Amino acid sequence: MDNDDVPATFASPACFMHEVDPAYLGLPDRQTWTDINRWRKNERERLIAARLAVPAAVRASHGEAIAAGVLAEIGDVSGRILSAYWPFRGEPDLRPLLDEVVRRGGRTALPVVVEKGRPLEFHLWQPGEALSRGVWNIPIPAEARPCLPDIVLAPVVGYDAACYRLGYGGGFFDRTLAAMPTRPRVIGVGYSAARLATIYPQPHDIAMDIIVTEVGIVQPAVSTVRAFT
Ligand SMILES: Nc1nc2c(c(=O)[nH]1)N(C=O)[C@@H](CNc1ccc(C(=O)N[C@@H](CCC(=O)O)C(=O)O)cc1)CN2
Ligand SMILES: Nc1ncnc2c1ncn2[C@@H]1O[C@H](COP(=O)(O)OP(=O)(O)OP(=O)(O)O)[C@@H](O)[C@H]1O
Repeated sequence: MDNDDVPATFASPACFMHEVDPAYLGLPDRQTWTDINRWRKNERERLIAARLAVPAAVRASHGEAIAAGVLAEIGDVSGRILSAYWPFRGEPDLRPLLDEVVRRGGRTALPVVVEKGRPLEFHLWQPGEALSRGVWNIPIPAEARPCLPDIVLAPVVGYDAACYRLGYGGGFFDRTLAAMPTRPRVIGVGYSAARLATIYPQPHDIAMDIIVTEVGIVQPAVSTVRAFT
């Protein structure tokens, strides 16, 4: 059938939300976002300083507990790819976990900053293989073998009960998860002291599936359905 002479219609009505006072929608306005970004910057600095002030031996034992928690969560990793990270600024050191994943028949990868403002890439790497220096001098695999991990460990600077993550402010993980063809399982990892009441999630923020700390697992609250009366 030829529909050329049928007047064009939109699939859905045009959205006028941008004309509505943000306060009416319960959304923060521009000034509030500016305040939130300033607050986030302060919180990042406070939380990084606080974890660096914790004795290295305590951080190391927390790292072991977090690694054990992650291993229990991921279950059978054989044939799967787990992306971890090269720790800096007091992040939990989960490098021994990579050995264990390889021992169990899994493959491991590290995140690579290709360019600021662009999604990360994940390159296969396992302990013992050569590294080189990437952007901000972060160690990255010397040989570039890009992959799509099944599980991504995302180190948190801060986190909240809804499993939103505060990182270093580059927006890398959010951009990367938004761009991936299939969403991996995303596990935030950090110290329990990094908990915040809320990170004031912005529209681009993507919640982690769970957060593993040295004291246990944080899961977004399970929603309950109230029966009709
Ligand atoms: N260990 C580890 N590796 C990782 C991450 C991570 O969170 N931890 N990333 C997770 O994303 C990516 C790197 N993300 C980073 C984001 C910002 C800065 C940083 O130093 N930013 C500057 C400000 C830069 C700017 O404003 O342009 C700073 O904080 O001084 C460093 C790493 C990939 N590798
Ligand atoms: N999907 C996206 N598309 C475009 N810009 C994005 C996206 N995600 C985040 N950004 C931008 O990145 C900036 C930093 O975001 P945010 O404060 O959430 O970083 P972060 O999660 O703490 O950082 P990181 O993941 O690098 O550790 C923000 O200005 C945001 O607008």
